[in-house]
Amino acid sequence: MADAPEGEGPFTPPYPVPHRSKASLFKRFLTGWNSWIHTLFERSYTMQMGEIRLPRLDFFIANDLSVVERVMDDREKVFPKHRFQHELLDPLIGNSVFSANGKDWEEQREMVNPAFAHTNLKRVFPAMQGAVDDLLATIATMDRSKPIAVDPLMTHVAADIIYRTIFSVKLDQASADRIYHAFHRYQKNIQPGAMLKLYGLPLFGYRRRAARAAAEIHAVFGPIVKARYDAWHSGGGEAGNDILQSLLEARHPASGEPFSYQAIMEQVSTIFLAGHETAASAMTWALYLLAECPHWQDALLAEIDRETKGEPIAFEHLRALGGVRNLFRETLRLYPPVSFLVREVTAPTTMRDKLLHKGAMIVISPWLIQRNRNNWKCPHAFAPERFDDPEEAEACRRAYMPFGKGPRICIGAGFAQQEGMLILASIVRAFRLRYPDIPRPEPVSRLTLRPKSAVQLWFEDRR
Ligand code: HEM
Repeated sequence: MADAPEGEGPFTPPYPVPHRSKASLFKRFLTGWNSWIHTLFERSYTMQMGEIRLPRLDFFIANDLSVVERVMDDREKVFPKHRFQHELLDPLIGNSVFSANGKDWEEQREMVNPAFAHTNLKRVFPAMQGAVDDLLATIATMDRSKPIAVDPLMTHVAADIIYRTIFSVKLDQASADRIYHAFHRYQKNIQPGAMLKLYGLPLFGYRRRAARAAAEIHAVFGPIVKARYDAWHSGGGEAGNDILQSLLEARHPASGEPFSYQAIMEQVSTIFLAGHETAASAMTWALYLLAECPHWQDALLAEIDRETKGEPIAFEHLRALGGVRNLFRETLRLYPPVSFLVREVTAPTTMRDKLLHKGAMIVISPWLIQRNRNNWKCPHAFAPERFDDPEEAEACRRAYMPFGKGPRICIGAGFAQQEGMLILASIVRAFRLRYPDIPRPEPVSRLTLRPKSAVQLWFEDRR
């Protein structure tokens, strides 16, 4: 769709240069402290199945696509989500649909499903549009004589969209800032806390600090949930038309009981966090990639003008914006916000030539699989057009999993793609983006994959 400038190959955006050989346990511990993708070595990307023995845990990384499919499709439920992931997320989301397993998960999923029917894409489009219009207005009034930090803007708009969809209210700036900073503190503390736990070491207060940050996030929307919960259960509440209303009305499939206040808070926290932190990460990276590739901005602008004929971007236009969709997909391939998925072995099993004992951890990493040269052509290059290339169709089908795979695939994938496309198309139409003359952003992987420090971009008016 967009040709690179003459004499230049496709752009290769930043990623941590892998170590030549496997580092010592001590070195891995130090580098993994803040970002696990920094512990990778060259062979990590192409090996079929890796094995790391930690003092307290056998740890396997599966890259072989047939093993990946076996683990992720898991119809027999022998590879549930690992308790380590539960540890990472527990203070934030408790035992919700994201972290529960087995029958408990099935029942929760049944109760939460109607809430996701509210994310019926056409119905939520106006809420998304309202939040995006506010975003454009905010950027237009910012001091643009210097580059603008993109991450907080994307966090705000993604959080605002999910807020409007869950609660039918707009997210104010003070609450957005509180969430952004608290979530940053949460990630900073929970990652080392989890590493220490993995190595069987004392926790040095990391977990306590993470729990405090989680409590701060809950305090932002706790009062809204409490008021609606009390009103609904005392018979005085008016039925809303949002996700919270579906959760209030949900009934347990066996007992017929409604969710308790605590359980609703856990589901709301899950939907809110799963639904905005990931999307914000994706949009931040997408804008960075665009800023480095002006020819892509030109190509997308031509596509948007052709399809919308200058009208506001509508739900009906999105289907025809193939270039914008490919940009979104390629961003998620290069920078999958959820860079690893963790499963637990519940019965001894053999995979390839390895015997996995009960309790072992299996990691499936979209980051590794989507950057494996045996799956993709020029895997580290930014090439959105690959999604239209018949030679890469097999990779797109089998080696592309930013939303996971199998029964536990992301429930919000369509929602995320719609908001991502709307935001990106709206920004490309309004502004020309440029990357300043500063070092490139460095990806770090904590709970989500984020730039180490906020991405700064020039936003120049198009008109
Ligand atoms: C770019 C944005 C997003 C990405 C990359 C993403 C990624 C993922 C991934 C990888 C999983 C599966 C985790 C695993 O198998 O261990 C997942 C699950 C989930 N996601 Fe998303 N997600 C995104 C947006 C959203 C949105 C917008 C929502 C809600 C509106 C959402 C809600 C959920 C929920 C509730 C689950 C748990 C599903 C279950 O286990 O039954 N996500 N997501």
